[in-house]
Amino acid sequence: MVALALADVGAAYGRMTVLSNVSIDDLKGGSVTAIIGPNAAGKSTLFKRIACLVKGPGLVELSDTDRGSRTICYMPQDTGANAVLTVFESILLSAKQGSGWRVADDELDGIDEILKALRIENLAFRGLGELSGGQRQLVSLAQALVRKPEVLLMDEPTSALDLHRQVEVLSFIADLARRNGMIVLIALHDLNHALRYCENTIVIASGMMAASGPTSHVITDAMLRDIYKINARIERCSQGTPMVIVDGAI
Ligand SMILES: Nc1ncnc2c1ncn2[C@@H]1O[C@H](COP(=O)(O)OP(=O)(O)OP(=O)(O)O)[C@@H](O)[C@H]1O
Repeated sequence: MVALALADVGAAYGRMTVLSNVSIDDLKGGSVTAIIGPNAAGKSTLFKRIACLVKGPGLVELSDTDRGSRTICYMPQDTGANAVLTVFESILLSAKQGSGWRVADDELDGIDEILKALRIENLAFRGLGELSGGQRQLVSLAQALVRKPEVLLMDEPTSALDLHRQVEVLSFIADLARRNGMIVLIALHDLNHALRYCENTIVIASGMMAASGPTSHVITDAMLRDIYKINARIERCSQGTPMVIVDGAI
């Protein structure tokens, strides 16, 4: 099963260092980890560094992978819409990235399955340019999943989705990770989603790793005060799920 470890990873844009000394012990296939932290902390940059889209010091180590670095798929926060392509074509193009152009029947079936699983099969032949923000985000998720990555880096994948879709997509991804032995890292601003769907959480603040570990140990009143500058409590709801109750900004 694939495993991912980071050793003293950093990243820079030109001469400006925006991320330093991020170290993570083996993340194992089947695990879902939240990456949280304030705006501009370096969460997207960490993903780009893991996906080799920006340079920096340190080591990103993948072990027991079937496909080497090609197994890492980064789903960015902003997805540019190429208005010329239909939804189906864009997903097919993503599936064929880095491989030959011959399309097998089972690949077409795979696209159908993903469209159905995300309940967007009705969009298959719509142009990307005609979609709503939420629809575009679901298509971008389909483009990532069709590549069957062993490591999936998702940058705020539910930011444009309604509440029903957020819950549906995050449950689906968590389930898929477990079934397929995929490592999933999700950058999230909604900490209740981290508490509900992610067994581990990493906090990035001012370009450094401020905390990491089991989500319930990391998302605490003290962390919310120190990192997010809010007074808040973690309380269990009547069904036992921990939730962030915000009292106000400090
Ligand atoms: N292409 C770039 N060139 C120069 N600086 C950049 C670039 N992309 C990001 N930065 C800077 O790097 C820092 C970290 O940005 P990053 O996008 O990683 O933050 P983030 O934690 O994902 O933020 P958010 O929660 O707001 O999405 C910020 O100061 C940002 O301005």
